[in-house]
Amino acid sequence: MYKILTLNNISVKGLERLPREKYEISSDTSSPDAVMLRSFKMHDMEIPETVKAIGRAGAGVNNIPVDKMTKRGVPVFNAPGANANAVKELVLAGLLIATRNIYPAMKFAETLEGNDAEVSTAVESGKKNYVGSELHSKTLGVIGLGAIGIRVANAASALGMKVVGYDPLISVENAWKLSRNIQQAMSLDHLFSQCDAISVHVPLLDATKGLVSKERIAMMNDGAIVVNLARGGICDDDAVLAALESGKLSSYVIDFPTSKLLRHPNVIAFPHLGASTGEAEENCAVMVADQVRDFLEDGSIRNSVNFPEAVLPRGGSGSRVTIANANVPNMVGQISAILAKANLNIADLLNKSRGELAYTIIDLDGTIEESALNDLRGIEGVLSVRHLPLKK
Ligand SMILES: NC(=O)c1ccc[n+]([C@@H]2O[C@H](COP(=O)([O-])OP(=O)(O)OC[C@H]3O[C@@H](n4cnc5c(N)ncnc54)[C@H](O)[C@@H]3O)[C@@H](O)[C@H]2O)c1
Ligand SMILES: O=C(O)CC[C@@H](O)C(=O)O
Repeated sequence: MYKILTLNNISVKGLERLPREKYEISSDTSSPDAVMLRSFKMHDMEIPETVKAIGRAGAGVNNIPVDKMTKRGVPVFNAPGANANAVKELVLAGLLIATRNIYPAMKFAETLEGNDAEVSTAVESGKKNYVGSELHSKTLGVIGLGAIGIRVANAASALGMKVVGYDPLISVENAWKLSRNIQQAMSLDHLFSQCDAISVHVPLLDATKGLVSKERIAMMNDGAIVVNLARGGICDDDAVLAALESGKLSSYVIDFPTSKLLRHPNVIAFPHLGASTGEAEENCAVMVADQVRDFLEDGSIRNSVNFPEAVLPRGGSGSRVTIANANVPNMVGQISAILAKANLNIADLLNKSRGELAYTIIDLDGTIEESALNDLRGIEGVLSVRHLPLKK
């Protein structure tokens, strides 16, 4: 029986991928094999030594101590792209709410009283206060052209916006998906200096903290809009507030409000709602549950943020052993020597590396004894060793 600790609500459709006869799922288990979560902040949590995998039902992993888990040889999985459409739609909503003054106009409409004729008169005289502008022909800068950024860029282009994108690390796959109408910005300054609006879609990293700065906001067109549905901290909120006061910015659309942002008339704050659709919650939970299950049962690695991709169909007539270790010379040599000493034949072997970490899946003819597993654990640089008996 595998034990799964859930730290947030995970869509039932995802949990159904973990059959009850093999999986015990609980929000208070003490010695879990894996943890599944959404935005729960794990940094201050004591993570039990029994944890072999962490599954983030979403994209961002800044709430998880990924480096600490890497040092323990524990993979962290996420669900790339699974909530991207939901975020894209909320970005478009944010831009439209901002440009068409939808929120204050609705508040005004709520105040109207009287009979139909009186309401109609008030509507026609009041609407001049909420005249907006159109997105068509305006320039949007999209920073980060990953799963969400490319969808936002393509959708904004389809609405008739001019779109400029910036992502020095764009993947070849994502570059193929970008509409040919999207212009490439050569630098962030190049992007900011052309834009009526920008939308950020980068992870929160040291390199992206404060990326939307006072200096860059000053380069934008007057009355510009900043949209941040990525993470708090990517925009310098003080600089944004000062720019709202001066009129340099007309609106700030933010999914991560702080006390100083709340109730500012030009801040359009959502309560971290980007991925909150039934569809996105289900997509994320299903994707991550499948990945965690494949890892626990077969040692397969798909969509990990700290481990290399590693999928090996089951072979051999005995045990499967998986080993995470420092990516240094002669690891496979030392592992093979221990297996040979234990008189075990290697039927199949996959060895992959990613940065400073390497991961090996070995299928054996025969069953490995605990003493040989302990010898593997004793190799300098080995971070974790798992024994996955033959599947019934
Ligand atoms: N509000 C929400 O509910 C919500 C939902 C999903 C994701 N997010 C946030 O959005 C972020 C992006 O999500 P995604 O699914 O598009 O991720 P992704 O990994 O598909 O894309 C991120 C992109 O950012 C690029 N990038 C990284 N550093 C950069 C830099 N310094 N400058 C420019 N580009 C850079 C990468 O190359 C990549 O293409 C997540 O990390 C998460 O923080 C928020
Ligand atoms: O789980 C959520 O509701 C938010 C997820 C989102 O922030 C993400 O990074 O995918």
